[in-house]
Amino acid sequence: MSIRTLDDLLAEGVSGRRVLVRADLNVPLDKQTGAISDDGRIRAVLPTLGALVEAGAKVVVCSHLGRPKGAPDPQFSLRPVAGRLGELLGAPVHFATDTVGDSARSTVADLADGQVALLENLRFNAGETSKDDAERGAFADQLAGFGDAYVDDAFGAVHRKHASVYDVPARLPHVAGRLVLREVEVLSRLTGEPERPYVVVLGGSKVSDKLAVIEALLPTVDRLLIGGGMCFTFLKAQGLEVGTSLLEKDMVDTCRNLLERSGGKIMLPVDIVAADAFAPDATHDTVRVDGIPSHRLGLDIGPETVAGFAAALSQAKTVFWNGPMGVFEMPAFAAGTRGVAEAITKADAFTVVGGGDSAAAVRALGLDESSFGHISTGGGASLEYLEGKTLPGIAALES
Ligand SMILES: Nc1ncnc2c1ncn2[C@@H]1O[C@H](COP(=O)(O)OP(=O)(O)O)[C@@H](O)[C@H]1O
Ligand SMILES: O=C(OP(=O)(O)O)[C@H](O)COP(=O)(O)O
Repeated sequence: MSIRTLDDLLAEGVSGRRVLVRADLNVPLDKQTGAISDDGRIRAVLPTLGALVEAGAKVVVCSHLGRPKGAPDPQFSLRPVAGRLGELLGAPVHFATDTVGDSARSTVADLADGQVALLENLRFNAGETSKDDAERGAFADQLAGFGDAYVDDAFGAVHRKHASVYDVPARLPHVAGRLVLREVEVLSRLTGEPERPYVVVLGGSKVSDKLAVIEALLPTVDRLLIGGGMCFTFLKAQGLEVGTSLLEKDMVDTCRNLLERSGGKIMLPVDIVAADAFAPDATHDTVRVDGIPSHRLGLDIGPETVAGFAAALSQAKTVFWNGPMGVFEMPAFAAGTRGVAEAITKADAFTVVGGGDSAAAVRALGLDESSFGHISTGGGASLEYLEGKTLPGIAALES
């Protein structure tokens, strides 16, 4: 990989230069209060931002948060993130209330050397995620106008062909930040010859994103343990009823096909915690997978499943885990994620956790982060990297 790095840029000297940094500050927010519930992704970019501040750059940070639909949406404002970033950096972060408008222009123009600005959510602009090259390009032109150089430190978004990730580096001298480099370095250990057995654990809620990944990973892995929201599409493919659980109907046939071709590598839950509502205080019971009541939804894997997954993990020499096993944010449905996470920490293996929510789960459950080999900030990004796909954000840095 011939990618220029932050150190190359620092060696050229950045004092007084405007450096546009794409970060992934897509942090989980508390559904009730809107407060940041885990600041891991903000902390993860501090090494890059700190180095630029110290070198006297005018640092312009941009990021997405959530999935707003190309227009401003207050619930996805990055303002709280600017506050937290300022606390962690120990200096105020100047917040622009738009991304490329008047506020952004004046905020960037007023920056002194060594100061940091954060632009409002990139996805408040349709150009950021547009499939139309010209529309994305026009937005990228505006963004690129805020920098003399570009640093990509948004590992969690390198799999997105979005303006800030893919098109801006074509317009500015570009380098990889410290986080992107470290992530690629660690994950490349899993794409070469991973020590076997190699066990991958998948869960979470971004079902269709991850089903595609399973296809690519099947030949490489020894076991694939599936829990979380995605297991119900597989259970349905086995002919079971899943009540009102998360279900990707269009993917049932794909799952059936995957199961048929998996050579027994795929392990699915045998029991499920089924609740009468998606709520912390919902009435719930553990049921067998062939007994999920029609009016209930599965919000966690059951204890027998945890025991089976733990047994498979105890044999592993390499483990990659993406996606919580249940709705761990609600204590009643956190046991599956906790059980699997603890089993991973006990395995005598090189262990990697990937994904914003999976990393947040590790911290929320009070698990010792140092008992994992690596905690990646990107879920989809790390999965696509493991698939061996060319990631748009990485390709853009190489060119
Ligand atoms: N059975 C389930 N039903 C609905 N949502 C679930 C279920 N299991 C897990 N989740 C949710 O999945 C979310 C994380 O999914 P995802 O974004 O795919 O993970 P990551 O960010 O680690 O890649 C969590 O907020 C969790 O509550
Ligand atoms: O949270 C993210 O991905 P992840 O949930 O796969 O870790 C990244 O910020 C990318 O967000 P996106 O999946 O809305 O493009």
